[in-house]
Amino acid sequence: MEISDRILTTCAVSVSVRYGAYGNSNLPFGPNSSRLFKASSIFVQQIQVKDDWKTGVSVYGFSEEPELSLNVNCWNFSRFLHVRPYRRQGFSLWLNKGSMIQMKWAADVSDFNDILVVLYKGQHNFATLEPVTAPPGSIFSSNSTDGTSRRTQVKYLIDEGDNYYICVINMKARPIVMKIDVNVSSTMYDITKANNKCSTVNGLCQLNLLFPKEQFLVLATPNNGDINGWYIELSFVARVITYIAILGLLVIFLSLILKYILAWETSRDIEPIPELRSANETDPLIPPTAGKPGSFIYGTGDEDDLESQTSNSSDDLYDGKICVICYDKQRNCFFIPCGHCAACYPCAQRIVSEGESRFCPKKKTKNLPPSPPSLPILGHLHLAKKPLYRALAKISNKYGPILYLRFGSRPVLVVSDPSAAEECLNKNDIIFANRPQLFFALEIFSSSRLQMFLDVRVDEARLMIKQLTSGNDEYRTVDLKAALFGMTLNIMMRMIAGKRYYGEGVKEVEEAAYFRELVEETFVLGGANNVGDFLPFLRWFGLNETEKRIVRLTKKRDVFLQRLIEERHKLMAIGDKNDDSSATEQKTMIDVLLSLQNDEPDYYSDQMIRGLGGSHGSAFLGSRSTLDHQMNLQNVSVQALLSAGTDTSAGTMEWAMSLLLNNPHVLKKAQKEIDEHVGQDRLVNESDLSKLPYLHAIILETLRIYPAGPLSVPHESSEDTVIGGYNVPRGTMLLLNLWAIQNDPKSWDEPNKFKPERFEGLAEGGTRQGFKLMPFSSGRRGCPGEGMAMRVMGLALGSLIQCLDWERVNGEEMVDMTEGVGLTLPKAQPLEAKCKPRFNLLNLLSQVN
Ligand code: HEM
Repeated sequence: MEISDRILTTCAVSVSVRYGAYGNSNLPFGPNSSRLFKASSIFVQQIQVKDDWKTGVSVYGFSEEPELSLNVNCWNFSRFLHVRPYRRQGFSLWLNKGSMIQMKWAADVSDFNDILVVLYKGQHNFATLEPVTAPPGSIFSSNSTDGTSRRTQVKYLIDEGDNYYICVINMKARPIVMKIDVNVSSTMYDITKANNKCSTVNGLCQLNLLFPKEQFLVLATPNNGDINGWYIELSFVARVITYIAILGLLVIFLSLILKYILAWETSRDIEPIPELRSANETDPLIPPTAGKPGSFIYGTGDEDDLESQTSNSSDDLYDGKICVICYDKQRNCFFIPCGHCAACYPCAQRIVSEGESRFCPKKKTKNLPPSPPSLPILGHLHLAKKPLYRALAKISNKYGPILYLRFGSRPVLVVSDPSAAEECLNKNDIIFANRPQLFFALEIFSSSRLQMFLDVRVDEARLMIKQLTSGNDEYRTVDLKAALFGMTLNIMMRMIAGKRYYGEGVKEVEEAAYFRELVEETFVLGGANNVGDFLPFLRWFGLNETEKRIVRLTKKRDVFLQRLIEERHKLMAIGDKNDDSSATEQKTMIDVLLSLQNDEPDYYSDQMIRGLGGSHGSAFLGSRSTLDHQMNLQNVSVQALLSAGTDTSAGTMEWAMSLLLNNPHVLKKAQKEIDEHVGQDRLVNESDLSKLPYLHAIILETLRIYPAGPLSVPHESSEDTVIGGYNVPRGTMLLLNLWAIQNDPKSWDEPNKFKPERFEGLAEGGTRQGFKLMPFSSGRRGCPGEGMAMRVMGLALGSLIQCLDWERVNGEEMVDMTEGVGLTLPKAQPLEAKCKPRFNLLNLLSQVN
């Protein structure tokens, strides 16, 4: 092996050991040595030579390989070697090809029996030394017959540049003293063409390699006559940027491979070919005989199971050999007499000993809904691309509207079909209502409470209009998203805690700023998906950065909400003491929760009112970023109300205004409707909404195309059930793909077109069209905020349409309708628009306070 190659090999290994360095090696030299190294300047940035004895080693850099010069340096040395019995002693030299070594030795011994003088080629490690065999005479021994010392002399021409080791081996039982004279004519590399040079006269020298050319280095030692002190430390400093680039390329390469594999996986047909299907461990040990379902059917409850041996694609899910009950451990228990291997030991034991069902659970995995091929551990997580509702709709198009997936260890049923949705939300409503009932939802969302907060909604809608119409009567650009979001948050916070934090007239300025900061941070974190939700084992490696930020944010939020609760506590106490009904006159939602706390302090603790500590910590205020967080809505809390109530309504209004700006004829028609039914002498009110069917249709059409809960909120089945003829095991998460149902060309004519007219005939005020349109979902888990959301949106949109004329910011250019990331279907680009007060309403608007 070439020396240079060897160095590079060493370097490549040691780079992983020490960051920044390309490798170290202690190299044997001799005086007057000249040694060549090859180093790629793409990988090596600098070479460092450390010479503690400051012998003045020179390092030369070349862009082309230097030649061995014909000039030779002649030098010699003599040594007395004292060699103990059965030991060896010697020294190393580096010699280039063409060098000549001449040795003489003499020993004061009576005979040379058992004394060897050896020249080895290679490293100075005796065990691996390779004696120089040619030419003969490389191993030299001398016998003495006359009892006097004898002299011996040899010459050796070096035919390959390498490290050479000269040593005396004493096999005698006593020590010997031997004198060795060595004469070396060493060939040296031609350094006249060197590009740069450095020297170790100060102990350390560094030579930068010129990128990308310089690749050859020569280390030359002076002749100081010392053959022992030539150990020099070499370090190669890596060019970090190269490694980063290689790493980047590697990542791209691997992701391309992964993408290719995934694309191939999804494009594969899911139906297994029965003839080729090899037996797996879930097959019965005793196969059924022809025409007979099987002879041993008693006790298993598996009669029908044995009958249906047709494999369902969902069985693929379990080819990972995971227990069909916990979806976690390996299956390793056989059920007798059917012989199925379907469960792990703890689950099998529970079934049998605790009498859970006593039947083989293999039955559960039969006749599951179709499912695309899955990956080990990940299940179908790799298919969960953003936006999730579109990705799931695409899979449903291929595999059917009732899908069975596995997100990590969690089984998921995805329904994208009105009749299957009806089965889930109607027939199986109780089974899929596996989130605690909102006991006080009736109280909080009751129509009397909604009526009580009417003035809050009217007030905030007016304040938004005032803010947008301030200034002169020319068109000006406004941040509509911010205006709508501020208004909705103000309504929610006034209802929840009696506070407003956005727009003009904010009282507690610092508190409001803090609240807005929390909301903004929530938005930043809101878009982040958290894989840890589905692959809990990842948490063994600790929380990731997003999770840590979420935990910090959750703590801040808890402190903030706790302060609000305590404030209301105090106010209520004062009210009680003074028997002053005005202090509790307009009860906020926190007040309602606190009065429930009086009756049931253990259940309605402060912690539960705040948001149960937000231990899932996925999101906060106005953002439902992960499915788990959506499940967290079960925590009936201030946090849940804010989450569910703000960006849903604000986002829908932002989409509605975007659609109106892109469809000015619809805007005009809506304006006309309001002018006709409300007039221009007063502002639109909530009680007018029932007379404005076209405005209502606009809101419905917006909710159809852009439902704020496109996948509803996950439900979970509390029992095994059947949907669309397929078995659905207990503990399956249900995702209703409302977006897919509401945008399905099979149910909707031109589903991508904004046509409010399609709802003009819908029964007054309704928000449902069977199970084809249900933006607020349905059944006992349906959105309890529907009534409030429809009022807020009707009033705010009605006011915006009545009071202002609207135009797109860039004239002819359409408003960008790209969907952003996040499970509440946000708009990717915040909506900006141009508006001015309507001429006929100027007088009226000047009176808005
Ligand atoms: C455009 C506005 C809104 C839309 C489209 C919407 C949609 C939804 C949907 C689809 C669900 C899931 C239902 C299910 O799981 O089957 C839901 C749940 C919920 N929504 Fe809304 N929502 C809106 C506004 C609101 C508002 C304003 C509030 C409160 C003030 C609210 C409070 C809730 C709550 C608390 C839940 C959870 C219900 C439960 O777990 O039983 N929503 N919403």
